[in-house]
Amino acid sequence: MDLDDDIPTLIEHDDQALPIPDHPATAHRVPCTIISGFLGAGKSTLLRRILTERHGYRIAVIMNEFGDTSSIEAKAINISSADDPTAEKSQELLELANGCLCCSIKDAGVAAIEKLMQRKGAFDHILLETTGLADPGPIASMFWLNEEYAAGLAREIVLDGVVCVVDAVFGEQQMEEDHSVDGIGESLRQIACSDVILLNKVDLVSEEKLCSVEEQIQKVNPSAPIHRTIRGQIDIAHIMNIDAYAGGTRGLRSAQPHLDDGNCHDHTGNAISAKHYELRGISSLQVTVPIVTRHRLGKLDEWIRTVLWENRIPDNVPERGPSELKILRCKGLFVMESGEQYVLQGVNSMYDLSLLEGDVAGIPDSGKLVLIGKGLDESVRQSLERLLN
Ligand SMILES: Nc1nc2c(ncn2[C@@H]2O[C@H](COP(=O)(O)OP(=O)(O)OP(=O)(O)O)[C@@H](O)[C@H]2O)c(=O)[nH]1
Repeated sequence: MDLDDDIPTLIEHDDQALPIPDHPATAHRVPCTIISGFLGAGKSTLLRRILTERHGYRIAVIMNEFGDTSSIEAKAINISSADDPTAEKSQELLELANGCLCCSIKDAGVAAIEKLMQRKGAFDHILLETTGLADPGPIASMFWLNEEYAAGLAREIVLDGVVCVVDAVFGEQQMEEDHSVDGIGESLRQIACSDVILLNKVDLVSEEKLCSVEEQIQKVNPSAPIHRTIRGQIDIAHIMNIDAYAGGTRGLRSAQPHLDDGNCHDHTGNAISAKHYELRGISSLQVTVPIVTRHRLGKLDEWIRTVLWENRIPDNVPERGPSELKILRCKGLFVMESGEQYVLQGVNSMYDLSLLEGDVAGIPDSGKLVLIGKGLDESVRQSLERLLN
């Protein structure tokens, strides 16, 4: 499924009225975390840990295949039924001692998850493993604000976030190699689209190597926290209920390269208003956004729409090629004169700009915009500066 060429139909915008959040049904929906990562990075190892640990959550783990399940204490459940005799072929299900369910799905996934929920009732959380070569962007879009699913699955499931497992041994090489689609390699797409990065297999490499991989990851995605792991050992609070899409601001308030336990923080300490990183054509642009008026926010919204939907900056820059710009992920936090804060979340061409509600701890004195994608050159930064200053 490739949404790139679809005409986005997400949000109806009106220049006078800013989009107001409207997610009344989200409260009871089951959060879904997408686990991506290149071949062999350690996705299944992470999920197997979650299936065997005592954490008190009833999690449905959806894997591409079970692989070796001998270490998992589980009982197999036959989920075929008279009305759907093919279900047995497309799914296998294991019920684990800790209350989790492990489901192997061989088809596209969504219909199977729906059936799983019908048969087994609701879960506290769903973890969905993608194949090593998958681009999580379209999968995330599917679970997020896609109207196609609004009448069905989207009423029951809400996208919580995208976690990428990166191989500490081969991750750097995988990022450098380019098996590209649209000029963007899979490994870089996965990192670009992630809300949290697990740098796995850190037991196998030197501190120097770890710093080098982390630096590469940050060039592509400076806003996702990086956690170093061995065999997927991570406090699940770092990967579940991160609320990355539903107006959450984690990672935005400090949209700086962020490492939880590494020693290689790459901070200059300077108050830089715009930062630009690049790796194999994928880059990120991080811009400090001053306090905005309602009018300016409307303009910013218009700018984002043009960039995401038309793959161009609104300004007339003749030297730019028509198809150079492509945004994979965007996040933003915009602070209004009134103190209201708006959160921007976007994946591929879909985006949502919504008022931050609930308990807001303090009002920052500026906002931020992070864009990750292709073609984010100087002209994009200048265009934003013209808009914001
Ligand atoms: N030394 C070490 N080995 C690891 C670690 N994590 C995973 N492995 C091993 O790496 C191999 C690949 O791990 P998997 O969990 O199968 O990786 P995957 O991402 O699910 O792989 P695919 O499904 O092929 O994409 C297995 O042999 C794991 O035992 C780690 O932190 N350290």
